[in-house]
Amino acid sequence: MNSISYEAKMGMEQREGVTAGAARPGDAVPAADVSGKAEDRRMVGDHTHPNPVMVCRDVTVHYGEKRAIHDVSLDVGANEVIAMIGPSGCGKSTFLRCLNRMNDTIDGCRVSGSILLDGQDIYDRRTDVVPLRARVGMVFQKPNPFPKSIYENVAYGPRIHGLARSRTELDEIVQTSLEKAGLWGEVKDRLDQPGTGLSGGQQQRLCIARTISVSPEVILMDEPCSALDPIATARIEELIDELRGNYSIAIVTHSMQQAARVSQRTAYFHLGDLIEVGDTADIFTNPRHRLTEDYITGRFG
Ligand SMILES: Nc1ncnc2c1ncn2[C@@H]1O[C@H](COP(=O)(O)OP(=O)(O)OP(=O)(O)O)[C@@H](O)[C@H]1O
Repeated sequence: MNSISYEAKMGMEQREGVTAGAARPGDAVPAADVSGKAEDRRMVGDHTHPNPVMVCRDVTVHYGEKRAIHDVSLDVGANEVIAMIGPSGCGKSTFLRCLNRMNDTIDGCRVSGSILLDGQDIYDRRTDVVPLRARVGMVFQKPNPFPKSIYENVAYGPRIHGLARSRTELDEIVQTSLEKAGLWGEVKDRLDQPGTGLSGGQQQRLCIARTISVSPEVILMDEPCSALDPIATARIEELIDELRGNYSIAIVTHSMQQAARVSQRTAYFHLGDLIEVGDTADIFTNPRHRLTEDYITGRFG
C-alpha cells in the first residue's frame, strides 16, 4: 500500500492493504458445497484492475454504531464500467458514496480504510472535497437539475471551478458536454429554458452533461435509470457505453439486466460484505459464490 490509510491517520489499527481473507487471483475457491460454489463470507474473485484509477482497500463504514460495509477492497479501472449489485441494504450506495466522500455529509458516518484516486488518498486531511467531487462526479437516482436554465445547469460547474477564460470558452464547454450527454440536438434551440421543463430522461442526460462539464475522471451513478421509462433507460445505457471511452464509471443498479448490458466487471455485495467480483459475463453465467448464485437466480433479494 503506497499511502497511509485514513484509519491509521485516525490513530486506529493499521491493517494490511488487502482485505483479510479475500481471495487473490489464482486462489482456490474457499469452503465450497457439493456444487463447488463458495459458501462462506470470504470474497471470491479478483478485486484488482490492471489499470486502476481508484484503489479502495479495507473500506469500512459505520453509521453511528451500525456497521454498513465491512473491509471492502475494490479497484475502479480506467475506461471500465463496474456495476455494483446486491439485495437492498447490502451497502452498495454506501460504498459508492465513499468514492467522492459524499458520506461526509451524513452525520455520524465514519469511513475507515484507504481510497486512492490516481495514487492520492482522497481522505487525506488536505484533500479539498470540492475539486474531488468534480474529479469524481455523481449522478443520482432522481434527476436533480438546478432550478435554472439548461445552459446554466451545465455552465455552473465550469464557472465555479474557473475552467473557462471567456464566454466563448464557456459556450464551447456547454455545447461539448451536452453533445457528449447526447442532448445537444434536443436542446440547442432552447438553452435559456428551465432544465426542470425537460422530460425525466432528458433531465437525467442534463445531469450527466453537468457532471461531464467539469472534466471528471470517474462518474458515479446511483441507480440512474430507476426513475425512467424503458426508452429513456435505453438511451442512458447507450450513453454509459459511449462515455466509457473517456471516463471510468461505477454504477449501482437493482437491475441485473442493466448490469449485464452496461458493465465489464460486476461486484456483488451481501449484508455489507463484498462477496464476489469478476467479469460481468462470468458473474452472470458462472458465479463462483453460492450467495451470488442465489441472488442472480432470484432465490433471494
Ligand atoms: N444515512 C444513514 N443513516 C443510517 N443508516 C444508514 C444510512 N444510509 C444507509 N444506512 C444503512 O446502511 C446499510 C446500507 O445501506 P445502503 O443504502 O448503502 O444499501 P444499498 O445496498 O444501497 O440499499 P438499496 O439497494 O436499498 O439502496 C443499510 O442497513 C441502511 O439502512
